[in-house]
Amino acid sequence: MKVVNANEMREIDKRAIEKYKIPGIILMENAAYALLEEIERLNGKRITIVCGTGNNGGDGFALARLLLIRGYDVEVFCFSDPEKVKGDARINLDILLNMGIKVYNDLNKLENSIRYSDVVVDALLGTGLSGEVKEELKNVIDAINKGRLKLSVDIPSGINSDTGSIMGTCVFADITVTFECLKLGHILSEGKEASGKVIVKKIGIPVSCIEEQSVKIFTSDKEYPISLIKKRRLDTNKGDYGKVAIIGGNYKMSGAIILALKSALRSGAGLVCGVFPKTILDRVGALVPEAVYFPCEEKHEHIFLDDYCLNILFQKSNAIAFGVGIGNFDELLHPLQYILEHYEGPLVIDADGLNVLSRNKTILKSAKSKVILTPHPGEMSRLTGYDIDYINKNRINVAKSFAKEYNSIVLLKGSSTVVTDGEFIYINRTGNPGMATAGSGDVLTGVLVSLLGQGYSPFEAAILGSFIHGISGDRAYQKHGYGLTAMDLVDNLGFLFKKDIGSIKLE
Ligand SMILES: NC(=O)C1=CN([C@@H]2O[C@H](COP(=O)(O)OP(=O)(O)OC[C@H]3O[C@@H](n4cnc5c(N)ncnc54)[C@H](O)[C@@H]3O)[C@@H](O)[C@H]2O)[C@@H](O)CC1
Ligand SMILES: [K+]
Repeated sequence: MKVVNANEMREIDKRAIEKYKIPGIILMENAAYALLEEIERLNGKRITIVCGTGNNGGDGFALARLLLIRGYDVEVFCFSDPEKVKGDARINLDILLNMGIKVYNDLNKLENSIRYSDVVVDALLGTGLSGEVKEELKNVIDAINKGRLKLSVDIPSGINSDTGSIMGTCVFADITVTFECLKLGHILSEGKEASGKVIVKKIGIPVSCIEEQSVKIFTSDKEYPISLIKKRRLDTNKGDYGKVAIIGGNYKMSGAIILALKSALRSGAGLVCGVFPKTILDRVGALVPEAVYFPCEEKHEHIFLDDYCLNILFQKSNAIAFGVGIGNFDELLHPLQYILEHYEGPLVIDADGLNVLSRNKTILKSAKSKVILTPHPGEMSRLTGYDIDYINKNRINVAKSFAKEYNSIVLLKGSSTVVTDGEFIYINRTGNPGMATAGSGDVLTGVLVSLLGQGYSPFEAAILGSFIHGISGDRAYQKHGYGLTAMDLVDNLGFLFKKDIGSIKLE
């Protein structure tokens, strides 16, 4: 599903209006019907509607009329001078006034109305918000937030449609009904929480208007990226599903490689090889008997990898992951550089692998094949030199420009993981805060290298991997809540890898 910013949505609306000659008032009427349909599902009779002076408010005025005609008990509020309401919104306001409906602008009355209403409709500010919410609307937003059930029109008032940031204050909606396309603000940053359940409705814009907009950002829907999952033939053997190697582990962090190995197996890899220091062989062997091992010497608390043993590994593996629990040592830069310069298969660099890479990121430029990098904001900060706050506020651009400059796939972790190949951007929406737990990233690495081994392209693997990782987290959450652990994620990874994949229903 495509995700647009406010400007792209304006362009799409404009195309429908100017090129296809669809009057804006028809789009507004359709938007009101789309809202009506959702309100009718909620089984409430008393509805408070708070309108602004732009087209978002216009949607609210039109909705008020449709509800009144159907016998709902509706009270309408607008806290700005009605003279400021122009265009299509003005037409809808005038119709209401002509019907003898009062539009109130009294805050006490609003608070009282909300106290007794079943649903509060927030039609105050939409994609036209600019800058911080003005002081005079802050109390109005506070009042809306006291509502029993809050439905935001298009986007919660106060959320920046392009970044998801709260612009001073915002409505925290239970439901947001948006039109034609998801906006970035629904899925990024604070906007994800403020939007509640987001419902995307058609309002009569021809599909070609959206197609003509070259949108480069997309997210999951009911079919995607599940549709990427390959079906298995009945007549197959383990050789068909990849031979993957995971390089990592030291005696202080044996858990990381254990989790990654188990995850690679649970996400379908045919053969999984653990490459780690000999000192942890007994531990890994006891806990992951299904893997094969390539135990190496240990020097100064980390794995010792010479070019000779790496060459052997290259011949045995069709995908490699480097970094889980390996430790951050200068001496590991050489093996990482050697892998980048000589290994022709796809590669995942994660965790301490990224910290090692930060010592000289230019080695990425000599990579023989595509590399997936999976930084969290702290690791991204070490890689780019930007501070974490800047990265969090500019997740898409930071990830995209790094991926472009280093010809790699960047999977920037966080709520709403961003995956990019330097041109297109996938924003992941699965997962939950319970996944902020030790070992969660090691599980993702195992999934990614497993998918690479099974022949998914690096960009597909990163998209599907982040999606599956989140789904496993959501399933683990249902059982363990925020007490979920990384091993619970591993246990839930197999869910989507099924024969009847098409019949799996996700919310
Ligand atoms: N043809 C279209 O363009 C359609 C637009 N639709 C609706 O129109 C909305 C966009 O309409 P507009 O572009 O008129 O913009 P909005 O209605 O989102 O906001 C503009 C209004 O907000 C005020 N405002 C802006 N920043 C503010 C701030 N920081 N503090 C307080 N007030 C502020 C402006 O003075 C103006 O009155 C969409 O979100 C959607 O709900 C729908 O009716 C469908 C069709
Ligand atoms: K709104």
